[in-house]
Amino acid sequence: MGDTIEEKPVLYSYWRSSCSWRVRIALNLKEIPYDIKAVSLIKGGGEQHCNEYREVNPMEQVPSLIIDGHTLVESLSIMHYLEETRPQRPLMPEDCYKRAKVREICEVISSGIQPLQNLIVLIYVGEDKKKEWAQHWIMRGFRAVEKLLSACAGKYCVGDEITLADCCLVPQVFNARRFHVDLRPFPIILRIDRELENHPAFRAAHPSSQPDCPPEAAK
Ligand SMILES: O=C(O)/C=C\C(=O)CC(=O)CC(=O)O
Repeated sequence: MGDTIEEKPVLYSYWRSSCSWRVRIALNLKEIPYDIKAVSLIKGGGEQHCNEYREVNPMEQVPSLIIDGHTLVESLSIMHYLEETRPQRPLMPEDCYKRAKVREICEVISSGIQPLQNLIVLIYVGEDKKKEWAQHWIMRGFRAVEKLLSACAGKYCVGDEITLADCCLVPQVFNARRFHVDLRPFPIILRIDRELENHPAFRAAHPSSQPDCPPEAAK
């Protein structure tokens, strides 16, 4: 990038945040080196709410990515920026229909499932109801994802290449397990998750591989 000194990107991330995890997968797949600044979503009511971090991300959420002298927020927007500026190892298909299918799956997960089982929502719903609530919304969304995948999945979510849809799916499956969702009605989702669980880029992005993963949760 011209004569400017390229700084290593910095990802504000939390080990168990599914949205941070999506971006970690994309960075790893594209082999972009990056540093992690851990933001604890639980310590002292959440470091994401402190004044300093609010300057980085006005939604007081992770992830945020400092890259190319810019501060970017929102995982999908970040992943598309990476795709557009770092074309190596494409994470979007060339075919327009397939691109639409990738965006569809990303959107169902990132708008239709994850925000409904996000930490701030579960705190609002309350301890007694939170498990049932999260299960309900994840199952509702996964019924749609499974149906969409039945039309477009190959080895992965859309065809036989890994795309941004896979970056969104795997962390959401982890959350489904965390809330004890019965995944048996979703055989395509389960197959793709199994296909990717040992992929090096996905393994390195896994919560248990993160510097801020508590020792008791590390594998
Ligand atoms: O350790 C915790 O319990 C706190 C936060 C999370 O898991 C992250 C989320 O808010 C859920 C998500 O990423 O979808």
